[in-house]
Amino acid sequence: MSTTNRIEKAFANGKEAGTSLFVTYLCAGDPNFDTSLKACKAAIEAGTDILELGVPFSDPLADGLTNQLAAQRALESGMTHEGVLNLVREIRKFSDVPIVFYTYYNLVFAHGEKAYAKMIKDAGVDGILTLDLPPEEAGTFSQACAEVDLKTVFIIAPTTPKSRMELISKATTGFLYYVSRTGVTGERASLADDLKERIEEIRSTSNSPLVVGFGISKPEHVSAVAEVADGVVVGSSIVNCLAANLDNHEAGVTALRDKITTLRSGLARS
Ligand SMILES: O=P(O)(O)OC[C@@H](O)[C@@H](O)c1c[nH]c2ccccc12
Repeated sequence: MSTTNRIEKAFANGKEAGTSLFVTYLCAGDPNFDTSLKACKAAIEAGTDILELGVPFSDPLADGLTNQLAAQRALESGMTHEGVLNLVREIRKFSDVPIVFYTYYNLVFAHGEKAYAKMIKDAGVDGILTLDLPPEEAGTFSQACAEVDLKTVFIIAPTTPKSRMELISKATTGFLYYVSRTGVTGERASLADDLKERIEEIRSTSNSPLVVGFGISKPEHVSAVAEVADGVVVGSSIVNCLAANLDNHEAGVTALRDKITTLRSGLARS
């Protein structure tokens, strides 16, 4: 395919500028379609380099309370898979930000792998993390993604042995997502002590861009992660801005914008 995938371009730009990318996670449709669209717009305006959009799902994996409640709000407001695609189509009217779907294999399976990959790519999605699809089982779906230039993202956990890292990195065409802590998503007071060592280990097995997430909730965390990774993912700390303002959605979007601006300041080189 002749056009460069937006994800590839973003990491190339980051590399050239010598900076890590700021990756924002939001649950699509939280707390409802209109506010979610405004939240995405604010996130992009505040400097989001890659937007991770969670497809709300009734039985999430690895999500802490903040993300679980966000998915629940989205589903209760009537968000559907078609609604998530419409959200992407709306974002594409004003932005070229790379978008990565966080989704589950039964949604893929229900549509058929090829049809699903094409459908989301056509809507404007650039990459996909299928949370419950292990790389060992991903062969045919990865092929379907490659055919439409939809990048694949896979997760490496603190418990992943080195032998498995190679397999995971082979299956990855977009970027690797290193989960910096065991347990579930959510704000934390501090980062894992062994982050640097683990990143070095991953780098020794893979050339894929590497982002780090889980528990990052302060500009100091962003700075520390940006030293060693190509991208810094923040979810719960941003999602919580919407959750804390459910009686005033506009205030929630403003809080979210301010939060990203503050966290992103951690990327500045000293
Ligand atoms: O919320 P945190 O701790 O800032 O972490 C990012 C995370 O929310 C996001 O990347 C994510 C949402 N759902 C997931 C499921 C698995 C892995 C990662 C995720």
